[in-house]
Amino acid sequence: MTHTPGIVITGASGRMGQMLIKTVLDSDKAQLVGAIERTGHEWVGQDVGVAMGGAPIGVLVSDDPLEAFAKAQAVIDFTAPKATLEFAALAAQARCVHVIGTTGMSDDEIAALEPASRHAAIVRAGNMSLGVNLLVQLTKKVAAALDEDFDIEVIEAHHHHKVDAPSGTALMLGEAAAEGRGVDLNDVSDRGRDGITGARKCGDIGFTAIRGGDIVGEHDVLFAAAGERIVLRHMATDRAIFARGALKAALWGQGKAPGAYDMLDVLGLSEG
Ligand SMILES: NC(=O)C1=CN([C@@H]2O[C@H](COP(=O)(O)OP(=O)(O)OC[C@H]3O[C@@H](n4cnc5c(N)ncnc54)[C@H](OP(=O)(O)O)[C@@H]3O)[C@@H](O)[C@H]2O)C=CC1
Ligand SMILES: O=C(O)C1=N[C@H](C(=O)O)C[C@H](O)C1
Repeated sequence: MTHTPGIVITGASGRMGQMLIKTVLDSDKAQLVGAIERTGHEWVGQDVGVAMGGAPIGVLVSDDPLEAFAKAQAVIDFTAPKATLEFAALAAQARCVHVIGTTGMSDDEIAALEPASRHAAIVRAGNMSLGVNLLVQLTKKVAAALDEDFDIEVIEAHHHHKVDAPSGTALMLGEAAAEGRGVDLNDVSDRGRDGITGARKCGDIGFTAIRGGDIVGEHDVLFAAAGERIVLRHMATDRAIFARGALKAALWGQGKAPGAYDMLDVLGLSEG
């Protein structure tokens, strides 16, 4: 008999929350066993199918994450940094795989996930799509092949609701470029240019964030030298790519030892 993992979605009413719920409901490899919203949210107590404007599916939106996690094998969490830290402690307590798509986490917040990762598998990535994770590896290779005559710039564009910048994806790409070049991103990162900035410093990795309309997510890594430019580009046109990646991570994490993993592990793209 095969076991179908039970999945809880946090931030159920959010853009990604709703996409994740649809993705899990459409899958025959997993079942939706819980949907979480914060206390006081109008969805709490409603059938999640009805709250999303469709037919009832027999899962009520709850504001009690621990109770929901205790009945599940995985939690998929695309919310906000503070909420994600709270969910990590509860998912660890329930020994659930915790898939984290939340971006905008500070270094301290990421470090604070470590105790939870001693009790449960955590898969965290600023972008869960196959295309972006391939682009990460390509970026590392191109950066390793080029010298500092090529200025590296990461340009990202997102919808006007997005609250963090640079995007999690842009930071993944910047990290990959820095790793390819053999430098620490913290030493070369150039963010938020404004005013008399002075000339660009050779070796820096620059970041630019565009916000507007309903752009799902676009990322360019530009390598610009005298006389030529290389652009590596990913364009997301449908949030389903992130939800599919997150579900894949939740399934991949079943039976994995406690620890911190990323989408390169899930997709088999890690290089040793
Ligand atoms: N890794 C990836 O592949 C991707 C990552 N993302 C990231 O996912 C996150 C969510 O994005 P998106 O769905 O567009 O955002 P939304 O604002 O649409 O949804 C966020 C959800 O999280 C809930 N939430 C926020 N704070 C808390 C809290 N403290 N306690 C409980 N629930 C909370 C919100 O509830 P409420 O409305 O009540 O505040 C809302 O339901 C962002 O960080 C985004 O960057 C997005 C796409 C892909
Ligand atoms: O907030 C979003 O929408 C997205 N966030 C992620 C990020 O910060 O990179 C991934 C994707 O680009 C959409």
